[in-house]
Amino acid sequence: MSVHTTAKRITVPQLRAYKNQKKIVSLTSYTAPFARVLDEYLDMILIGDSTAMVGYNMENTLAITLEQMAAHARAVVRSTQNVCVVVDMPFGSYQESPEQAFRNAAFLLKESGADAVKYEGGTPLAATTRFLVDRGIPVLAHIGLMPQYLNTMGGFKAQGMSDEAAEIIYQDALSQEQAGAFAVVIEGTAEPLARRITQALSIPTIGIGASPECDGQILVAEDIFNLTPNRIPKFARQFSDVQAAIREGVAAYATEVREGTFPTLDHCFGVKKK
Ligand SMILES: Nc1nc(=O)c2c([nH]1)NC[C@@H]1CN(c3ccc(C(=O)N[C@@H](CCC(=O)O)C(=O)O)cc3)CN21
Ligand SMILES: CC(C)C(=O)C(=O)O
Ligand SMILES: [Mg+2]
Repeated sequence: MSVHTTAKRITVPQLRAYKNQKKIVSLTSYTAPFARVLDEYLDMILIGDSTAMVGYNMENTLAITLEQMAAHARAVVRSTQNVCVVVDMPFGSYQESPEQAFRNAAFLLKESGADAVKYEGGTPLAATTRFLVDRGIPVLAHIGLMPQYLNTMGGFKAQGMSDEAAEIIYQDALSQEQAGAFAVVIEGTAEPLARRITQALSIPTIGIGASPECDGQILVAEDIFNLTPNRIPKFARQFSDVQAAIREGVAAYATEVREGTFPTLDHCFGVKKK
């Protein structure tokens, strides 16, 4: 059953006001069929650059383009009416300068109608966040495990495990809040660190492999439906088996076509009724 009573999209300021009030429930979605269903249950949908891996079977997230992200975001916006829609900025589309980030964020929002952008980076990207927010583009920050930095981080590894590393990530969170981010995604960090950040910030934290104490949670939708091409991360859990449902349907279809029991004349045109 839908948690939404009226069909009015949750705004960025409304999401921000969830802090200490209610949990932000969020998943990724890249296409219309998923987005249409998820829209009835969630507060926020992210068009994640993880679609590179989950939707295109790429090795990592680096190669997905701005145009691809815009097209996926447009499909999700067209298919939803309740959720706040946030779109990931792909690798190389924002790191160069605040001006580059603004130009590409504006492109994404204009092409798609999404509500906000997200990108990976803490203190080094704080000036970019201030630049965008001052010019009308809401920013969801993303700190901790940042998949676009895998070549400098040496892979998808949990972050903030030492006191020194934790302190840097804690500062990343404060910097992004100070710069005007409306919320911050904390991915793949030591749990006590995510808890401490959540307590320190006045904006919501949205955890993925972070802490149950975060103000919200996000996962890759395919991971919870058993539709991921590869192994799901430790922090995900399978909540239903959509792959099994698809197998059942496709097996039945294949059998009936091979046996000639589908289609029947009921599915054909120009057949004289008896
Ligand atoms: N299907 C999918 N789900 C995700 O959550 C996801 C993606 N893909 N692709 C983009 C990023 C990459 N993410 C990942 C992917 C793998 C691990 C992983 O395997 N982590 C190890 C522990 C790493 C360590 O600390 O050594 C694990 O056991 O889960 C973590 C985050 C999260 N994002
Ligand atoms: C998992 C979330 C936080 C993400 O950035 C993505 O899916 O790309
Ligand atoms: Mg992402």
